[in-house]
Amino acid sequence: MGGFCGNKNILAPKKCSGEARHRGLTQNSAPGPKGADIKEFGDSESGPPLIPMIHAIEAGNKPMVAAIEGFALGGGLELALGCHYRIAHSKARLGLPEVTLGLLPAAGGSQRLPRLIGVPAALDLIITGRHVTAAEALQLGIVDQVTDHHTVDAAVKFALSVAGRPLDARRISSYSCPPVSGDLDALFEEVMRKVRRGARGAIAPVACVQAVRAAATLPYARGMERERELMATLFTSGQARALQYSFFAQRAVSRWSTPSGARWDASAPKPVRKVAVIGLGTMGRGIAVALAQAGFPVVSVETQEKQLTEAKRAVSQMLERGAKRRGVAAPLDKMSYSSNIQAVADVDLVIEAVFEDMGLKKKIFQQLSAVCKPDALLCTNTSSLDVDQLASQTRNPELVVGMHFFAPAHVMKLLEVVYGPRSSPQALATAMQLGKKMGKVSVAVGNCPGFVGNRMLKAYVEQAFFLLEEGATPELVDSALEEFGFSMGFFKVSDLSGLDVGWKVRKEDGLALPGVSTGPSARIRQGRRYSPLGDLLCQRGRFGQKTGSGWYQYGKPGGRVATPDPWLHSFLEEYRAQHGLVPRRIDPQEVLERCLYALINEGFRILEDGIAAGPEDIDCIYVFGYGWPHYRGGPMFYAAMVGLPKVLERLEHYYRAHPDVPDLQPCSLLRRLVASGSPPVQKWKEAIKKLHSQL
Ligand SMILES: CCCCCCCCCCCCC/C=C/C(=O)SCCNC(=O)CCNC(=O)[C@H](O)C(C)(C)COP(=O)(O)OP(=O)(O)OC[C@H]1O[C@@H](n2cnc3c(N)ncnc32)[C@H](O)[C@@H]1OP(=O)(O)O
Repeated sequence: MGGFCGNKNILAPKKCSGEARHRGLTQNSAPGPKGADIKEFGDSESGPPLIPMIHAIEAGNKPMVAAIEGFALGGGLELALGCHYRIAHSKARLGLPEVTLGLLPAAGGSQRLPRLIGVPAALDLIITGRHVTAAEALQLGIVDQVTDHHTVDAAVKFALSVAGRPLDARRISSYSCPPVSGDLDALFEEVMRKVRRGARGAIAPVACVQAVRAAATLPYARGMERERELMATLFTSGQARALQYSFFAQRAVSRWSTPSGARWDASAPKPVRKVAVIGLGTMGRGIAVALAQAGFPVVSVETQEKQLTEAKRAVSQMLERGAKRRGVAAPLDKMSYSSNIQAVADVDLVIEAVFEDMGLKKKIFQQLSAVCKPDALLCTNTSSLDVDQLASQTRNPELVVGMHFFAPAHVMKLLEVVYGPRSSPQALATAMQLGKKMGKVSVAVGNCPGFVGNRMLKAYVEQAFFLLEEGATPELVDSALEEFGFSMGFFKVSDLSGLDVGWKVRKEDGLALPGVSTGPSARIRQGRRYSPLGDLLCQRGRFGQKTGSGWYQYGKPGGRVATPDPWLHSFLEEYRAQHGLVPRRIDPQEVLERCLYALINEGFRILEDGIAAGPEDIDCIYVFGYGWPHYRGGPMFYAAMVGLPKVLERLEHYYRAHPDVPDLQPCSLLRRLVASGSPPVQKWKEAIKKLHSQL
């Protein structure tokens, strides 16, 4: 939907038939961006003449019928709301997604939609930015008619049928909002409370509520002034820039490339018709559900009979719940189960999701290699183990890749697709395409311990521990991170997922050694500073929520509400005294800088090593897999916003203070980017290529 010219920020359709123009119809089935061109939002040119144009259309004396095909989003829908009638094709989608870009519908959308469909329904669409189908739009009263036929023909017919009728009652700006049941102020207060809680610092959803409130309480002209004021604040905010960057970053990561020169546009994926999942623990169940929901027949293999019986019930329930939420039939018929690995003989792709144990995984890859079709792709859901070692157990190592899902796998949007040195471009392309079909943001990453996400997280977690040693409390660290926009700080997340998870990894890495958590060498491992605090808690059986205590107290095993724990505070005091550590006052800014800049620094190392192709890849991983606030774009975008010279200066400062912490030593890529003038984040890929070629 569009069909108007002379507006810099809105993309007009390539063709608008003479007849349609003559009759005042608008049509858009042209390919390309829908609504405003997001790339142009950053331009500071004067506002587009969209608002006067919509007013002129609405004030006109000829009936204006919007013919909506494809997408009518943002400015496209606002234009349609200025028309006197709207006809949509049954396949059309409509919405005001501005909030997802850090904005609000500022061409009258926030003022007209509530007047047309009522405050509660308009709030829902504007705050969430969700798209609706033509059928829902009809039900809500956004469109007047839905057609399965040629939309313009239907609109012409419709226009002829209403010709001559008075138009006053069709000008939405002249309406009052339909009355709400109950008290309007109470409704807005309740909505605002919910929005503020959910927004975690995002400003656009709050501004959207304020704009709709203006529609409900002010005359149209004053409401438009308020809409403009609110938009002006959002338009220039860092949040809008971050969200718009993220829109393109999500699309950029699908155009993957590897240091060896493999590329998305030169590698055709193999067809995948049937998939197997090995291991039906928490991850395996989620992966099987996500595959079935994406329409793939799935054979799930679990050798332990008890686990298999439990998993069948759990998977069916997950599928039924998901189907209910989406108003579709549960794809139970897509699932089949077996306790015998021979059941995977006819699948095109296997995802192994057994316990994180290299010995066990190697055995499974040997079995898979013997049982599967020779051209079947063998994928592992490992979160940190060496994909190449697993590939070496198979006949065709080029067909092995990692597919690292995040828990719960049927909910979380992120998928790290890990290519080893021997993975073929076709195997990578196939896993990337499967991820896309499953609705995931799939990011191709190289093979190294922890891949991208967990490798960076290690540096962040280490700083959180060190801060406790130096005088902070879990509450102080968590509140600084939550204030930044994470839904939970590190210590609460750790209690939720279980302290034993990290303990097991540290033991495997040879860090958490029995008997060395006390004594003079307790705080040095493998030649660098180490904090055994997590190990000490685990040794006392404090695994977090499941045992009723961890970094916080939960009242009982399985408790969910974290309360500060006096025992933990005394334990920290004793620990510091025992190790001669003099506690100091730590402020939230130091918490943020130490945790986030250490993580960002590792991100630069990852870019330097070619493990991630660009900052967009890292940012998508953090936004979609690790709860990085979306409106902050991701860690690398955030670093660019803070300013690379400042990040460098602070890392240098902290490294001087903690020379035994190599993670704080600024990475050479960061130094070189600063020396080359700190290019904007969108130019880093190019700059890195250039810097590499100069080495
Ligand atoms: C200084 C103060 C001033 C105050 C001023 C106040 C007054 C202001 C006046 C009001 C101005 C109003 C401006 C209007 C605003 C809007 O319209 S906001 C809404 C913008 N549109 C969107 O948010 C839609 C975004 N697009 C999508 O969600 C999806 O693309 C889709 C439409 C659902 C289609 O999805 P799919 O089929 O999966 O295709 P994609 O891969 O996503 O996209 C294909 C390529 O097109 C590119 N693209 C899509 N939309 C846009 C866009 N709006 N702008 C730019 N580019 C877009 C996308 O990036 C893909 O390109 P490639 O990556 O190159 O393949």
